[in-house]
Amino acid sequence: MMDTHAVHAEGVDRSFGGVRALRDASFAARPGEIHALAGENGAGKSTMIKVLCGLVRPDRGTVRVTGRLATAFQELSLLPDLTIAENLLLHDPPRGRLGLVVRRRLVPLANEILHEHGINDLDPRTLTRDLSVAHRQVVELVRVLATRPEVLILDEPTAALQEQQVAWLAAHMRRLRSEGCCVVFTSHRWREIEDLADRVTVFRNGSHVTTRERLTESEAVTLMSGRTLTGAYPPLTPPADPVALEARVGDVDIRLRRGEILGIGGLAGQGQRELFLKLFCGRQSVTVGGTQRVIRRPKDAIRAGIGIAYVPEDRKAEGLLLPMSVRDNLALATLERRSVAGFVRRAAEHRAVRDIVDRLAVRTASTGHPVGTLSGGNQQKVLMGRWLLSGAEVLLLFDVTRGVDAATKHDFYALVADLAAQGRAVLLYSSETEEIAHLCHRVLVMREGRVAAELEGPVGDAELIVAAAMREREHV
Ligand SMILES: Nc1ncnc2c1ncn2[C@@H]1O[C@H](COP(=O)(O)OP(=O)(O)OP(=O)(O)O)[C@@H](O)[C@H]1O
Repeated sequence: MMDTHAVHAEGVDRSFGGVRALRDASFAARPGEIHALAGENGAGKSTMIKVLCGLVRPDRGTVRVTGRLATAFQELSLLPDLTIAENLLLHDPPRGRLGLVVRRRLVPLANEILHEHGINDLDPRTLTRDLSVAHRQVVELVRVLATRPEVLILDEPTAALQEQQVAWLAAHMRRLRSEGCCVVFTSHRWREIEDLADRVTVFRNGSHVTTRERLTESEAVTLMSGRTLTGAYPPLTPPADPVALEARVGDVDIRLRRGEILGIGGLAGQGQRELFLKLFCGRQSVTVGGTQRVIRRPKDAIRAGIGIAYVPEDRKAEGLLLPMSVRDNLALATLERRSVAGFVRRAAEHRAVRDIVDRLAVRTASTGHPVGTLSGGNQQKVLMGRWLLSGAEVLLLFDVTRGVDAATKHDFYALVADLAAQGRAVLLYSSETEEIAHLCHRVLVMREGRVAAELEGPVGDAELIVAAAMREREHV
């Protein structure tokens, strides 16, 4: 029988050192469909994508792709020292009659490409390194879309995007589908999968589990992890009275009680990131547990009992030391506390690290492995794990669940509620407003560096937070 698939992989095995990333894995998608590839962190999605586009050679199995293929990976491939225009046209620059590149045509041509894809707020002469991560991702996607692919494969394309950019990408994916393109993507946000995908394939432990047209989130989580989730968010324990943290950061007053989870909401990029960084290392005066302190650098914050789990916009660029082992990365925040006369107490450290690795189900063959070899989401868990080890009284959690699979997100919610119930104070920001709506006792909605509204929590409905952020916008 003729194979009508645009991409088709069968019986694929692939190991990296001792880790079996794919085992007898299969995947197939048709022309004219949007197909989501779902699975836990480390399930083998990125590896399958790399096998499909020929970047990784399978140890065994067959792979076939029919049509012009374009792919965008989790790691951005733009060259930082080139302009947007140079990056967009790197592989197909405008040439004159003698075949030489005509530089003066680069910018107008890049402008045309950007406009054609609905991007009007980027100057093609800008150096890529000067762009925000979200804009870099947009440029990367435009570059891929502009090749007019027949097969388009996107690995977590929305992880770095802001909400309106997600809608922009979704529109392009639908347009391509209507033109007969086969679109494959991965995401850890079920709402996106539900919204976009005609079919979903679930991977687990490097193998294909099922391919379906209809799947609910809880069915998917069970298929991905073998676990049944009860109730999406944990109940909150009312906070205690003593104030854990008081600070005035720019125009924002923070008063955080022990046991309180205070959400920082609002549209993306309204000063939330700056607020968190100031509290951790920004020449900031804070009162922790009644004692006034000046925070100049992370060390001061850690000493004062403030821990931060901060997931940068580009999670690979900052935050984790990729060549260092999982163990050393986890232990970093507490190195000082666990050292005696300059010697780190290795046994205590090993025990603590093992405990975190188990609790967050970090998939690594050994804690001695470099973090750089872990799947994207597992790297993120290591970032999360650091502050758990730190035992800090005040926890600053910035977008820690981005790129993390659903089951682990639920573990994380329970963990945060648990830590608060034990009296820790938590300041929480998430690019998924849902999480702020359900997980916080109180929410400060930020707009242009100020507090636009304060809502009692749990707010329950993310739309209420978005509405509060927009209402203020109409007033100004
Ligand atoms: N270059 C590599 N070297 C060593 N191990 C690797 C390499 N690439 C992938 N792996 C391992 O293979 C497994 C599958 O990883 P993969 O990146 O395919 O997962 P994923 O499903 O895309 O996860 P995520 O959702 O976290 O991105 C992981 O255990 C990972 O550590």
